[in-house]
Amino acid sequence: MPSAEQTSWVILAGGQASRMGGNDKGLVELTGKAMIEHVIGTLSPQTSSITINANRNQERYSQYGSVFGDNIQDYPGPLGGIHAAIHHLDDEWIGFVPCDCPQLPHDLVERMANACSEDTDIAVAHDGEHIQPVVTLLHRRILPKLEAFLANGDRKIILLYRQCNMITVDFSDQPNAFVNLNTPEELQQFGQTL
Ligand SMILES: Nc1nc2c(ncn2[C@@H]2O[C@H](COP(=O)(O)OP(=O)(O)OP(=O)(O)O)[C@@H](O)[C@H]2O)c(=O)[nH]1
Ligand SMILES: [Mg+2]
Repeated sequence: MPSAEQTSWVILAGGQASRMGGNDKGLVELTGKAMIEHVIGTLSPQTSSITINANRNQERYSQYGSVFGDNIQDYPGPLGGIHAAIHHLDDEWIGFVPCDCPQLPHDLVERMANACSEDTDIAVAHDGEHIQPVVTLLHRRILPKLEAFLANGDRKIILLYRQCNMITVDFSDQPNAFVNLNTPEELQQFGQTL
């Protein structure tokens, strides 16, 4: 099982946010706070090791923690952030959450870590209906497979996961924890429920 000392968590904020009109999703405001602050608020009581993956507005993100960008250009998708994280961090295990999920589980880190055994490559959250491929805890040993996958021009995260020893972690008791705000309308509607 991954220990806290061997694990870092990364907030993925490196996407293009085209559905949000190109506004950096981690920095758009939800109830007067940047969206990433909601994510940090949930994650920081659970782990002392949080870094931020962002490709734009790195200076603004740096007020929330240490920031690193992708090393593959042209926005290859979340795998670009995962790839950069494995290169940037030396932890054995690295967890990921997206910057646009403002009410993640308060027991995410513990439940993801408890689910992993020595031979797990990737643990992925499951909300009872769908897997949540960017809410994941993975072992850095996937790097060669990830690099071969990207070099082949593949981008679809779940296809890589299927090549690895993947487990799913059941969060069906908290299906709303994975609410994902991709558009200004979703942001506004969700804000009204808070
Ligand atoms: N580092 C990195 N992260 C990405 C990339 N594309 C998406 N992500 C992250 O992956 C998570 C899920 O991304 P989406 O919400 O599907 O995509 P997005 O690019 O942010 O937004 P859209 O352009 O509207 O699809 C978010 O946390 C994004 O920040 C990328 O090319 N590089
Ligand atoms: Mg999204």
